[in-house]
Amino acid sequence: MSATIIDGKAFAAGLRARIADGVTAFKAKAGRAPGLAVVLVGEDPASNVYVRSKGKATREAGMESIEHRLPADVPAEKLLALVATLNADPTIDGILVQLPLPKHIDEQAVIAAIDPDKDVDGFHPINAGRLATGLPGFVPCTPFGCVMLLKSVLPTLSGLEAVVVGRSNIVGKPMAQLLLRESCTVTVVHSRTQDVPAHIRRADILVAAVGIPEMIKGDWLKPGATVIDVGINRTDAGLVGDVDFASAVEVAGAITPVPGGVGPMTIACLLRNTLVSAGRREGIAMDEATLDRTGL
Ligand SMILES: Nc1nc(=O)c2c([nH]1)NC[C@@H]1CN(c3ccc(C(=O)N[C@@H](CCC(=O)O)C(=O)O)cc3)C=[N+]21
Repeated sequence: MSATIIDGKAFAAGLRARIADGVTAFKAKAGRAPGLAVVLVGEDPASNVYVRSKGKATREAGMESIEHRLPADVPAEKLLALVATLNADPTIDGILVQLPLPKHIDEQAVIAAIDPDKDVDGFHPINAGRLATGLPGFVPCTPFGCVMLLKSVLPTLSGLEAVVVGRSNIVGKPMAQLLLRESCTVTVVHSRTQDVPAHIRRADILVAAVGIPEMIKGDWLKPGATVIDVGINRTDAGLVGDVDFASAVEVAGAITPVPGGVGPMTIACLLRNTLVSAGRREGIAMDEATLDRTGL
C-alpha cells in the first residue's frame, strides 16, 4: 500500500490566499501594508535564490518587502546597527536575518539584537522561552508549518508517539516543544543516540531534520506512520530529503515529498507571522484561528 502524499505546496498556497485576505483587511484599518525586512549578508547562491522567492511571495501577499544586502566582509557592528534601525522603524513588522552568517559574525548576538516582537523567525531566546512556557510569541516557521501539515492529515495529535530526528535551535528543539504543546509523547534523537532505528520504529509521527540525504529507510518506520521530511539536500541526483522516499512511501500512512512538502510551508508561515506581528503592533485583531485553519 502506498502512502498519502502530503501536498505542502498546495497547502501553502491556501494559507497564502488566507494571508492575502488578512493583509487586505489590515491595510483598510491601518492605512499601510505589513512590512517584512530581509537581511542577506554575502553572496551565497542558495541564499540568494531563497531570499528572492521570499520577496516575491511577500509582495504577492500584498505586503511590503524590504531587502538589505550587505557584503560578506561587513563588520558585525554594521549589521547590528542595521538591525537597530529596523527595530526602530515603525513601518517594519518583521525582521529576518538570513542564516547562516559569515564566520566572523556571532549569530546568537545578531538574533538577540532583533526586537523579539519583530522576530518573525521565532529564533530570539525570548521567543524560544515563550514557546517553552506556553506564552504567546513567534514560533519558528518550519516547525510551525510541520504542525499544520500534521493536522491536515491527522484528526488529533494528542497521545501520539512523536520522534524528532535532529536537535537544532531552528527546527528540532522548537519542533519538540510544539509537539509537546499538542500533547504528543516526544522523543528527540540525534547524532549521539544509541540505536536510532529502534526509536523511529515506535513513532506514529516522525519529523526528520538532520540534513543527511535519505538517511531514514522505509523498513525503520512503523507501518502507517505520518512522516514529515524537513531535509533539503542537494545531491548529484537532485534535491532529496532526509528520508528515503522510495522505500518510505511503501510503509508510511502519509508522507511529505521533497521538494513540495515542508519548504513552501516555511515561506507561508513567515508571511503569516509577519501579518500577525503587524496586527499586534497596530492593535488590529487578526483572526489567527482562520489564518491557521488546517482543513481536517
Ligand atoms: N533566518 C532564516 N530563516 C529561515 O527560514 C531560513 C534561513 N534563515 N536560512 C535558510 C533556510 C532555508 N529555508 C527554506 C525555506 C523554503 C524553502 C523552499 O521553499 N523550498 C522549496 C523549493 C526547494 C528548491 O527547489 O530549492 C521546496 O522544498 O519545495 C527552502 C528552504 C529557510 N531558511
